[in-house]
Order: sequence, then C-alpha cells, then structure tokens
Amino acid sequence: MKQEKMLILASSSPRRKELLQTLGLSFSIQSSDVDETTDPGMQPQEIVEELALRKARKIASGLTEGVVLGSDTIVVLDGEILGKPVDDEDAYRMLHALQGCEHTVYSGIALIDAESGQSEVTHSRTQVRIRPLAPDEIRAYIATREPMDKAGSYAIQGIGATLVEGIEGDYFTVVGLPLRLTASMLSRFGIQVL
Ligand SMILES: Cc1cn([C@H]2C[C@H](O)[C@@H](COP(=O)(O)OP(=O)(O)OP(=O)(O)O)O2)c(=O)[nH]c1=O
Repeated sequence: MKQEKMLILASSSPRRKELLQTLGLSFSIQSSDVDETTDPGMQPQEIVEELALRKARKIASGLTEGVVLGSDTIVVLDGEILGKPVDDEDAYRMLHALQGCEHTVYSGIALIDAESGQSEVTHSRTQVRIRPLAPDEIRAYIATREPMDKAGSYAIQGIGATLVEGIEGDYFTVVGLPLRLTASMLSRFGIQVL
C-alpha cells in the first residue's frame, strides 16, 4: 500500500466507513450534509454522480490539501427513484413495490484533490432481484428497523440478505461504495491500494 496523500471520506454512512476500511487505507471522516434535491428529468446515473460530487465539493472547499471522496446510492424500480424511507409506511410501500421484481442500484463516486482541483466522477450499477414477500414478512422486516436509513428500504448486507434472490454486478455497489472502481480511481489521485 502506497498512500502519498491524505484521504477524507465525505460521508456519515457507517457502511461507507467500513467498506473503505476494508481497503486498508488510512483516512479521516467529515460528514457532508448537502441538499439532495435534483432537477426532475435527470437520469439515475446523473443523479448519483451529481450528489457524489456535491458531497465531495462541500468538504473539499474547506481544505487546502487531501483527496476527498463523496458517494451516493439510489434504488431505481421501473424508472421510479427510491431513496431512504421517510417513515414505516414509506418503507412498506417501497418493499411491496420491490418484491417479486428486479431493480437497479446506482452508486456514484466522486474524488476531488483539494490542492490541485483535479476531480473525477463516475458511477456503477447492479441489478438486484427481491423474492416475493408476504405482507407480514414486510412488516416484520420493518420492525427490525434495518430499512430506515437505507435507499430502497433494505440492506443486502444485513437481514435484507434473506430477501435477495440474486444480483448481477458488483455487490459493493449495492452496499454503497463500489470498491474496485474506488481503488482504480484513487490510483489516479496518488493513493494506491495495491
Ligand atoms: C440498497 C442498499 C442501500 N444501503 C445504504 C447505502 C447508503 O448508506 C444508503 C443510501 O443513502 P446515501 O444518501 O447514498 O448515503 P448516506 O446518507 O447513508 O451517507 P452519506 O450521504 O453521508 O455518504 O443506503 C445499504 O446499506 N444497503 C443496501 O442494500
């Protein structure tokens, strides 16, 4: 591992922290609350890239050095964007819509070098199939509270794993930080994982 530059994760997500830790990099964390509203008519890949960049920019603007990583994840079902549920009823609506179908999870990643201004943004997407769910199962899952801070109201890395029939694409994109893509981007910013 060769790390010439300081890395800053612009996120309050405990999942992103854990995922970045698995790469063996040293980094600090600054949570980056930004306005997540986007223009209607934007494509899902444009939304996750724009929001990842917004999160990274907010932190980078207050720094003179270091590489800032921002990320954003959304779930898309038949063109409808599912973010985090606002309450139990919203989580029920999402899980009921997702069950028995395939949807797409998009994760955007943005890197900004605060010193040089170099920036790069990209995204990846993964198809996920959720098995058919009975109303009681959906209610029991919501009662675990796991869905409440997750895009699409489920966590593939948690109890939600029992709802997932299969995926096509990168698992880490679903959890919120595509690791292979992150590592290859970081290498272009002077941060080498291998
Ligand atoms: C679909 C899915 C989403 N998620 C999570 C990943 C993200 O943390 C969250 C989507 O919300 P985001 O707005 O992408 O991220 P966040 O608010 O949690 O963190 P921050 O903006 O500070 O970086 O949903 C899972 O953990 N597992 C899953 O299976």
